[in-house]
Amino acid sequence: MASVYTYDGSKTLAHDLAKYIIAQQDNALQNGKRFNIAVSGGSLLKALNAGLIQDPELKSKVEWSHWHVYFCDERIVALEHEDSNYGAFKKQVLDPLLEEDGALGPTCYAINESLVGLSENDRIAAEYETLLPDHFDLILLGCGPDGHTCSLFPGETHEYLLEETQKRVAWCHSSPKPPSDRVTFTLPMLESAQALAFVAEGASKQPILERIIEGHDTSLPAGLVTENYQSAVSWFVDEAAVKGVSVKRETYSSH
Ligand SMILES: O=C1O[C@H](COP(=O)(O)O)[C@@H](O)[C@H](O)[C@H]1O
Repeated sequence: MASVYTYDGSKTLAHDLAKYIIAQQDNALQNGKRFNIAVSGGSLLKALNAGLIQDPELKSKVEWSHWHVYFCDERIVALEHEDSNYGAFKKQVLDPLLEEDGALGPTCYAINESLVGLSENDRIAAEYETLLPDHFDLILLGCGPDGHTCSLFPGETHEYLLEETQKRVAWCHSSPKPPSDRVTFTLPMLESAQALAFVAEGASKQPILERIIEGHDTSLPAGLVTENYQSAVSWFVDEAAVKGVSVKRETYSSH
């Protein structure tokens, strides 16, 4: 069963999320020299900034120079574009790290920007796949109010993404949330992860979390991932996102 950790506010959530990430990092570095992590875009990145960059107790425990950072999904736009997930990660994590004295940053793997705008979207996905490790130590996920995760969207139009069994990265076209063209991890990539953690905050996520956490709704991509990978999955949510949802209230620290 997936674990659901619930918090009163963003700060405590970000703190425990960072503790959880550092535990996965330490675990990976006990067995090797690198920590393979994939991150999503969206609201997750603020929590990473608060927990890994700003938190005075935890920031020194992050071994950035051993981190290899990949993107669970990416919008097919220039990396400097305001919609780029890499760009958003740079703003919330890489740029603030540059301000730290002597800090060595992570190694990041972005899409091949030179192919953006050339109708080479399948190639962008295929090239990105060649960069990926065999497995991830941790994949950090978001969940849209429609139940999408990565750029795996619910509904018939995007079923081809959930049905993909060979490609680990695929081109998502006609995304219902702009921009329209994206690349995304598929289920074969997600299933290789040692651990997967979702972050969802705010009342706008409540109806979908009710369907996922209480209703075990596998028609929603985030629900499917939760049900498929069970004990490898953790959810970090705030009270507003699970108001009225029948779920045992626990925190990661108390686990
Ligand atoms: O479009 C996207 O949305 C999801 C969810 O974002 P959120 O802001 O609602 O948390 C995100 O996980 C994904 O990476 C992004 O491309």
